[in-house]
Amino acid sequence: MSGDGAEAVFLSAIALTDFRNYAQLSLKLDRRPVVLVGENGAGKTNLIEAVSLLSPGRGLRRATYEALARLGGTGGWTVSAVVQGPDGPVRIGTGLDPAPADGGPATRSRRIRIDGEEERSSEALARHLGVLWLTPAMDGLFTGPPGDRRRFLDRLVLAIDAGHGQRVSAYERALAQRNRLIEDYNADRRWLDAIETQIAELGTAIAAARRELVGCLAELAPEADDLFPAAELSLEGEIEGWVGEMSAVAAEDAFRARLAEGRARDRAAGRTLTGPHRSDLTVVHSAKGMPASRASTGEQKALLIGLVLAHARLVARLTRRTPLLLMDEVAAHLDTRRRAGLFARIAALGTQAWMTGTDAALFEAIGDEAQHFAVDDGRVRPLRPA
Ligand SMILES: Nc1ncnc2c1ncn2[C@@H]1O[C@H](COP(=O)(O)OP(=O)(O)OP(=O)(O)O)[C@@H](O)[C@H]1O
Repeated sequence: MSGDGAEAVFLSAIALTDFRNYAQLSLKLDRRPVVLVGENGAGKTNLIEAVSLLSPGRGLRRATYEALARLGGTGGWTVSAVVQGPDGPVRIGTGLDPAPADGGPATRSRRIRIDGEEERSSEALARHLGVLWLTPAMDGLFTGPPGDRRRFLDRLVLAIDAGHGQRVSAYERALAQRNRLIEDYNADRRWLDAIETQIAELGTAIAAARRELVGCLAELAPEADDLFPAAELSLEGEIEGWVGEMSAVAAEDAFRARLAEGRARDRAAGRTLTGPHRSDLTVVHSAKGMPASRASTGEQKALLIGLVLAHARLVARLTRRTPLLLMDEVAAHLDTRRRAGLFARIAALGTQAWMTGTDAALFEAIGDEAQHFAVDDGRVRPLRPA
């Protein structure tokens, strides 16, 4: 059990075929954090990307499923793992079938298997495993475009509400349909009304789920210190504001009315100007009362780590299971004190954190509290006895 009363969930085995630079990999693991050390291009990120695909969505690089297939392979790939948790061992897997010889359809969907049974949706994976991550690509989160922060936020929501991903995709599809319809002066008004009703329903649900997540994170007893300072989050968005002020039904009605009255304006703009697809997440360094976007590079990294650790605690508390935490090249950016602090936080969470780095010395301080592996050209071997 972790400090948050969650049961430990971890991978006891993982196997890959034809995934990125791995022709074949089969790895046995125990419950401890996993350290992957290797040179640039060895396959460290590829391996944690494989782990990230054991959750709903497109994984930590948001790659297309075709791009994951090993060059020179069959065009297909598989990732499977044994999850140990309160339900006992569960074998979960995902993959893409080999490309058909005739070229076949351009986009193929990935398969999901749980204990040998085919599942229709990747949401099923979330019943057994939660996977969170922090990658170098997220370094510019506070200064980058709002779209990146929305995606980050929606990923945080997805970890506690598996239906959120489908909701966001359906909303985006409906928006694209509305944008096409408002351009067409001959479009059927009833059809447009129906699409806007759908947008209002989905958009209000998205805004409410985001608001709830931000509220839950704020309620967590602060565990922040000078190593990983606390971040204050707030949502900037009309619909997110409404769901805080009125009932969901009233917010939905207000959103639908706003869409209907905004048709001419949106036609002129060529896009829908109201809705949670326009919201932003504001992050403030609590102790300094300073917007995260104005913090130093190191401060931003520490804030982001603090945020991801707080989220991991929240997921553990709400799902009663520890999520896996994938941290790509995190240790390299931290000074010795912060690195030790990170390892201590991971130990307190009781999570099987996967950490990568190019230098084994970065992981000296975690010692035998982790299992260490060397990654070299798509091969992985244990670095020290368990
Ligand atoms: N579909 C693919 N087929 C074969 N090789 C691939 C495929 N996709 C990526 N690679 C290769 O996999 C290698 C390892 O990439 P990865 O990102 O895992 O490296 P890394 O160990 O994390 O390195 P770094 O320390 O530089 O981040 C790269 O050389 C990349 O070109």
